[in-house]
Amino acid sequence: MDKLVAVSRLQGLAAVVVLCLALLYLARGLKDPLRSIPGPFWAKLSGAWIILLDLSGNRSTTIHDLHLRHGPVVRIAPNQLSFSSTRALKDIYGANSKYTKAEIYESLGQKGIFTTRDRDEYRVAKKRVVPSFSQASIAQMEDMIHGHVANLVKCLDKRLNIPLDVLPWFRIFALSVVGDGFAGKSFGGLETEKTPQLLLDLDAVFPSLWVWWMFPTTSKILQYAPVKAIRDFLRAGDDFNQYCGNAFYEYLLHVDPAGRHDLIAKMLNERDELKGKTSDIPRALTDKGIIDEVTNLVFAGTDSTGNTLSYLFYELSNQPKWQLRLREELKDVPTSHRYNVVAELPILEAVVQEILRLRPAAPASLQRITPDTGGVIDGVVVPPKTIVSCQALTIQRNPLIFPDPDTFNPQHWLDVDGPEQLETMRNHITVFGKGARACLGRSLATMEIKLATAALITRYNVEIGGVTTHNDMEMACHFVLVPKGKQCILKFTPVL
Ligand code: HEM
Repeated sequence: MDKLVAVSRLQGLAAVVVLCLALLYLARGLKDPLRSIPGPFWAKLSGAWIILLDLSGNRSTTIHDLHLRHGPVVRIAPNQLSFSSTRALKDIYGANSKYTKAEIYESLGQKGIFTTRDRDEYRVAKKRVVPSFSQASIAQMEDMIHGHVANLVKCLDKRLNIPLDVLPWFRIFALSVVGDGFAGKSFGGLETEKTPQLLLDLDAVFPSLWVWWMFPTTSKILQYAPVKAIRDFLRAGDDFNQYCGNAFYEYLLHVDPAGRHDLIAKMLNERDELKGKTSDIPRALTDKGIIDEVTNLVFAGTDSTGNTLSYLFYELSNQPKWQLRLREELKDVPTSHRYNVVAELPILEAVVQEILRLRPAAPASLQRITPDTGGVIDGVVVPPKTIVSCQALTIQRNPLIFPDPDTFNPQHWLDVDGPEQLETMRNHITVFGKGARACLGRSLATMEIKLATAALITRYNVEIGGVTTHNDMEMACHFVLVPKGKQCILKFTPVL
């Protein structure tokens, strides 16, 4: 009898607790300024929903489905909104926007141009880094890129007519370019035909940064955990930084920066000039500051370009007619493939634009924080400190702008009805971001992709090389777009 009374008391207590929680939720909901924005129930309730999506790699595709279902604004966490209109793009990322990069960027690697959030600090960093991305500087990299393309061709020539995982080869190619361009060395993978350790470690950097991103405080504590595997995992970002540090010290030993124009030489020269005038050298110009900047650039320019090339050749394998059209276009182009000629080829341009549209290397929400005064985005009143974003995956698949938006169809870019339509289409391309914080490496990446594509497609036919390839190439999003199967098995055969 006593037991029965105790059980029913417990049940009563539980009912009261549930009722209180429900009332609390209701009261909070009534005060919630974002309550009218559609979104999944769990996203309104807790941030755990979006964290789980992030960890699973399904963030972008799920948010895309939500926009298809609910329209141009959806709620993806208690304080996070995703928008999908070009009006919202302008409001959040446009000139003079007051929305700054969200806190999450500080977890995305060492302090540098990509991760800096503070406006004043960023202005100084940008002034220093931007000249390395000027048209003149990029043009100076052309011969270096041709050299790496030639090395890539040598590697592929030895692997013709067999199923080949092209993902590591395109990643090594991209790494070689940014390594040579910004770290003072290519890291050598194409010459040795072996994946450099740095690239193997980069595989761990993404999941590791992700955990730092999601659980910064826990990660700070766990990086000193007694379990080596946990320590190694959490320090993957630092290890990556260390490779760039080694490259920097090799540069100091072997290269005379005088008269050179690369970023390290420029930063060293700036430091030397300051040394004569002040003892107060800014952090960005210390050895650590320079290494961190180089790390940011190598990180930003490797998987983005490498994975885009893998998706490009995958899509060309699915649609051999575009290989034929490219080859036809390239047949009258001198085999030196100088960029001033290659850059202007319309079919190649259409193929590259289309892959960047359909398989954006950075498909995910580019998160910004709403200023203290709050804001209005695409007509929606947004409270201060709300995290807001647009994602390329959704904006670039707008069916009103790109008919049959989920299909690789370079014709989208060839059937343009005048400059107005082209401008509308370009306004819907956000693969390189928009506004003041848009990608600095855009021209470099485009040059790499075009030169590599021109060289390979004139030499090889490419076809699907494995039974799992289509499944492997499903999209996972870990800030950068990654094939779910972590491989891209194709087959290259010589063009006869
Ligand atoms: C297909 C290749 C690439 C894509 C799709 C891409 C995409 C992007 C995107 C979307 C952003 C903006 C991130 C944001 O607003 O949160 C960005 C920033 C950046 N990217 Fe790229 N990127 C590519 C290649 C490169 C390359 C080759 C470099 C050269 C090192 C590079 C350097 C940078 C830098 C420095 C930033 C930071 C700009 C700033 O905050 O001012 N990217 N990139």
